[in-house]
Amino acid sequence: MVYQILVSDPLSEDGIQPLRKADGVEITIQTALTPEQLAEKIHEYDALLVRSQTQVTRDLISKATNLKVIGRAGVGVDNIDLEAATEFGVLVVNAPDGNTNSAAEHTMAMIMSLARNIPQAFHALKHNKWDRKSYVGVELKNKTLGVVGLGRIGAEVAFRAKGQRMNVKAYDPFLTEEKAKKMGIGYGTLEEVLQSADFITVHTPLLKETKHLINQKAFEQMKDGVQIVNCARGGIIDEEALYQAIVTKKVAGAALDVFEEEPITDHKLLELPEVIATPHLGASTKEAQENVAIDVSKDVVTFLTGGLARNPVNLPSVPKEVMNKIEPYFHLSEKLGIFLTNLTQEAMEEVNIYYAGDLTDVEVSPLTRNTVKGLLKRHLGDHVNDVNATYLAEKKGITINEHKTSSSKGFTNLLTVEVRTNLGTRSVAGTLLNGLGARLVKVDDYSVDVIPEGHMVFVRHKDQPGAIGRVGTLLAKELVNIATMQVGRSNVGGDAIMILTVDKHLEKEGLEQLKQLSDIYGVTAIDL
Ligand SMILES: NC(=O)c1ccc[n+]([C@@H]2O[C@H](COP(=O)([O-])OP(=O)(O)OC[C@H]3O[C@@H](n4cnc5c(N)ncnc54)[C@H](O)[C@@H]3O)[C@@H](O)[C@H]2O)c1
Ligand SMILES: O=C(O)[C@H](O)COP(=O)(O)O
Repeated sequence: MVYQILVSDPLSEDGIQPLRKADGVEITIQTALTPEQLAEKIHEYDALLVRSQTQVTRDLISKATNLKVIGRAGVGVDNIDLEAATEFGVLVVNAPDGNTNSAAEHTMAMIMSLARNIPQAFHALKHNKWDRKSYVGVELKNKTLGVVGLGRIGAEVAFRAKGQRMNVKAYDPFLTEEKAKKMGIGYGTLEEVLQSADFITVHTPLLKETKHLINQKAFEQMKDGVQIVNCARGGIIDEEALYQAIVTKKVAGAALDVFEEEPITDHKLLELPEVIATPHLGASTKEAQENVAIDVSKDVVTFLTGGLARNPVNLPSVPKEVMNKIEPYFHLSEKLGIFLTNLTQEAMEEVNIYYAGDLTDVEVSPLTRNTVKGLLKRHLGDHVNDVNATYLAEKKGITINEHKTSSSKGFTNLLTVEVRTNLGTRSVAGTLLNGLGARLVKVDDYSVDVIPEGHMVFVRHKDQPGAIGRVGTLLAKELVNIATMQVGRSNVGGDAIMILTVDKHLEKEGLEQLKQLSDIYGVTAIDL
């Protein structure tokens, strides 16, 4: 299998070497496609690599019938419809660390340029004007820098601003007073930061909650003559409110690397002498571009070849040590899901997954997703994967509950999956036996010992002499060879089950004949 990868934005050639060197992948670089051209050819690709230009819309994703992963060589994923990607089972990975340094340096360059009017003075000089009076600046020393969003870049900017002897005061919903103290910076609410800063720099992602975070009301709270920097995302600052704040002299200057609409060349903010700007250059350094392209290329290849991506955006990331512990259970968890879905004829309302023994002290959400994938696959096919399994279940109104329990019934580890429908509850449990692999150990209330593999026939019957023989004879007549058989009963003469593993899939006709045998209540063919 050769995976086809399309690179639709300019990526560092050195950075995509992991892709070039990987076996089984073929890269196409086409960075000048129109949205229509991209939509036309996207079905040919297994992976798409982008920066911030390519708009990965729901419409595009819906046409990407072979797409498995979208790699964003950078941080911001606001150009990718994450909900659509999740719904269509497409993993999104990004490169969150590779451009932090460059973005922080660019922010500092903007702050310094603002303080000393460097772009304006340079522009005048280029136009033959030796003007020293108009460009008197301010020092950064002892000024307060308000940092809104103290993540990777915000924290690097804070660190550098301290080097300029600025006082830093930050607001971030995850920032505590203690953490701020450790970093040697001040801590405040958004309002307090806005009220006390001489320079304000924003470093949040663009989200519903951060759209126009810096709006007219926010400008009103600021000091007169404040200077504003946005090297994060256009839209965090309300551009119209910023324009008004500058023309009314509330804001003395603004440095913008990003805009609500990009690319943009004729914007009324750009006409103001107080505004300096760059065309989204925060991450545009040789180093950052190489870093992000390497990170995202590695993740895309790892994921395509069955590994676990380091920087998933629409899946929680799982630390390697945790993954090492839970990886052996993946096979079992999916098989339990597939087995149980075959026993469940009615619509699932609730799924309870119980983890016991060794599984109680590790993060198990990847196993939960894998089990749910197994449960949904029978009706939704291969379209279900680890990315969209729980999303699709929720969309179908199925509640998924994860439980850790001390009741491991004597097994060192036990995974029990229970499905509730309007007719009652069905359940199946499995364990991983040291050196022997996975086993089904319980189906409903019956204890069994079955390898969850291959073709199976599950029979519910009355515990009567001859019932087992009649099933065996009929299967022999259908030329279906029985490999193993497990029986269980509630009490003598009561309800009983048989789980047969057989050498080939039992066809519908044979299944119907089995159902007609006396003392048989139900028969299900299960292919694991
Ligand atoms: N100009 C560029 O070329 C360039 C380069 C890299 C990153 N970026 C952008 O910079 C931004 C920050 O990137 P990062 O890597 O530091 O991200 P990050 O996720 O490390 O940090 C973002 C921080 O914002 C905080 N936050 C979220 N909502 C907030 C709110 N309402 N108020 C205050 N803080 C809030 C989060 O808690 C988090 O700590 C992103 O928008 C990213 O896309 C731009
Ligand atoms: O979010 C980011 O990583 C930056 O905005 C960089 O965007 P770019 O890859 O288009 O330069």
